[in-house]
Amino acid sequence: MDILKVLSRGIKSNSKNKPQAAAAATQLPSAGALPRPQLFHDPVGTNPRGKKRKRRGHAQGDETDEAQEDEELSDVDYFAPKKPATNTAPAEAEEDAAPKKRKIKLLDEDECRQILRSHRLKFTILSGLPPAESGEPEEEGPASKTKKQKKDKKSDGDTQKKDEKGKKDDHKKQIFPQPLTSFAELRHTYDVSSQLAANISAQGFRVPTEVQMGSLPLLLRPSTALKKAKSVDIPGMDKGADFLAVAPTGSGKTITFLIPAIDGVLRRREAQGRDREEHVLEAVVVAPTRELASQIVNEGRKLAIRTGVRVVLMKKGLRLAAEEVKGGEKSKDEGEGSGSEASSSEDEGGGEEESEEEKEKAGKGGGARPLARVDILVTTPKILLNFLSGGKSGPRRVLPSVRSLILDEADVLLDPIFRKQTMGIWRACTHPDVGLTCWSATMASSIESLITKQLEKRSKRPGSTPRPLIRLVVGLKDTAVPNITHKLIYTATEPGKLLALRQLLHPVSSADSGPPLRPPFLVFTQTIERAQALHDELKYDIPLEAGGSARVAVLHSSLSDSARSKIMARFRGGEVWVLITTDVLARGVDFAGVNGVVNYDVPTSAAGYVHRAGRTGRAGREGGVAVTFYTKDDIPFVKSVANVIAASEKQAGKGEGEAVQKWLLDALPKVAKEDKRKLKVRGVESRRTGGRASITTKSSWERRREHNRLQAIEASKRRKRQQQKEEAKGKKGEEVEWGGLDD
Ligand SMILES: Nc1ncnc2c1ncn2[C@@H]1O[C@H](COP(=O)(O)OP(=O)(O)OP(=O)(O)O)[C@@H](O)[C@H]1O
Repeated sequence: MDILKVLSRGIKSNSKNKPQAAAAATQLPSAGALPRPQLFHDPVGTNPRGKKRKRRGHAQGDETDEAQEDEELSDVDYFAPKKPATNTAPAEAEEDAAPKKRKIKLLDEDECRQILRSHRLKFTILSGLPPAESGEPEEEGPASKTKKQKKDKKSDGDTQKKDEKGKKDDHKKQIFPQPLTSFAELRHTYDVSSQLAANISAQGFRVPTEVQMGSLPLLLRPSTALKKAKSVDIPGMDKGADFLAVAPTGSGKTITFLIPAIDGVLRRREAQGRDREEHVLEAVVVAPTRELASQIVNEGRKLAIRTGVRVVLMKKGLRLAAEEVKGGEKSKDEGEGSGSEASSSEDEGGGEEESEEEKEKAGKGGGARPLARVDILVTTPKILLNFLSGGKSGPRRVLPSVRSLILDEADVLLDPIFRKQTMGIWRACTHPDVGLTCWSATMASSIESLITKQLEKRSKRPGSTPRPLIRLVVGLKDTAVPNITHKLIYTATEPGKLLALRQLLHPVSSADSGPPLRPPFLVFTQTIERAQALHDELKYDIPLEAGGSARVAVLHSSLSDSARSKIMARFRGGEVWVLITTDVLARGVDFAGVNGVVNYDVPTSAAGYVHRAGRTGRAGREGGVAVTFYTKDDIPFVKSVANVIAASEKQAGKGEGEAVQKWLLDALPKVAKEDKRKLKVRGVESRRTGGRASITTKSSWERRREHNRLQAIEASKRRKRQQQKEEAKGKKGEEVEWGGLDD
């Protein structure tokens, strides 16, 4: 069934448009074609491996190659999980991978530099360089400059000299490690286990994305990755580095942190001569929402097939092999969290409900339960911190066996909403060599400074080995997906927004060159109340023949765990076409076939926009659309969103002002820092207070009239009731009197 046909009420079929529409449909994310996942490939110099390449999306020249490549790309089902590249079972694939083990010649530093630049990968050492190399004052790291130092720097007259020096220092702090140019190198050059290599290959990934290209060599074998890097000598690098990656949404960061985590477990198991059945908790992955945590577990399990590595989701009542801290003080952080709907933390910032099943299990002698067999634990912050703090009466615990702490969506995990919980977990990872890796599509410099300072503090602890902190930025920092179309739509009033959304669903005018939105898509609102109200409004918009109200669903943090999982499964399965939600689904969640994102309510920060918009156009898929509505209430805040859109378009090489006209960008007011902060925490105030009432197609005049009508009906009913009462009383009185007569 053609979803579009069913949804496009009132449009006469136009045979002329058919081929065009069909062609457009095949380019949509939901068409399921395996994408070419690299976003950037600039023609910088010559390719050292001697192959001619072209920049994706701006290809010039060899069309036939591309056509051939297109043909090779097999179709995948709508929303279906990725098929293996071949039909080889993992075991067979292992055989394939094993005999190919051969060493590849490493690239020299210049060659690395060219490839990295062409893919817009920039590595910077944020801390850990000897003072002379880092260009920083000896006693302070880059993030810990005092206010006075900053002031002194500003007031220095010779700014040009300073700039030149700055550039030189910046250059010094850059590194050019080996890029991963194909997944086969993981086995050949970086020596990952044959089974892990086979599992990666079985996922059907053909080319590494930029973030994989840059991060995997450095995280897997830092000494190999930097063998040819002559320009910087980084002390402690042989122990590995702490790592911070800022890469576009949907660029495959999940497997980028999971592969080194699984590889680390396998290596240590081999080095320590441990049995496959012996599990030691070595890595903890923290993610802000349970949807994202479960997704990471699924990805991890696919990569860990037949390796014996157990990837487990943290649940209440799970007993981890932790060490009890005698006389340890309870952390003040326990149970803190805001639960603001305006941030993606709305989910886990508050408490977690214990399911009946879990309560029952816990009741049956929780203490006697065997230790969970876990190598890699995936968790939301609060649930793990609750375990570590020992609940109300238990002892405080630490996790000394953990060697790797991974913060997915690190900027939100270290934002004040989650900060204390995340820091509590970090403190509990007491191994002196514990490594930290942080991942997100957005990273405020305040968060970077926080990470740098914390790492500096930790490196001063007795027994700990100093490690450098390396940052990788892919493309421009903090910009939205460059491979999708952004639309900013103004409607004067709130009811106008609903009409505009309906028009996107059912374009009625022939002037529409086709609907910009094809299901499936996500609709984001600011609050749970508004998500529910919008759901009530839209649920009958899909004709019965097309599935009716079952096609529209709502998901937010007030729903039970099982209800949330069911809705996720129905959306992934293609049963739900329009999923209305809050920021709970804004980060990390991967629906490969989502064609569009509607910001029914403007996101409350630029980062919020990046993450929401990034739910479409995953893994480089083209054809996704992000539509953002704004009303006059949003005008003070829409500038940051407009700026992100403009930067994304620039990054994508599109003409100026395709989604946001220059005059609009100039005219939109700048927002004071304090207002930005407030907006991030609370959202647009009128939507908190107006909430549900403002989601309706009726104008305020109509609403007032309707209100008056209802009031009049209510008053008339009241009067009638009153009259009936009085009549009844009267009757009673009469009856009494009559009773008297009866006597
Ligand atoms: N090399 C690759 N080739 C093709 N697809 C890939 C590749 N690597 C990852 N993917 C797929 O890309 C999609 C997005 O990956 P992932 O969810 O890890 O993105 P992300 O960078 O974490 O995004 P976000 O910032 O939104 O959390 C997933 O479906 C994943 O399976």
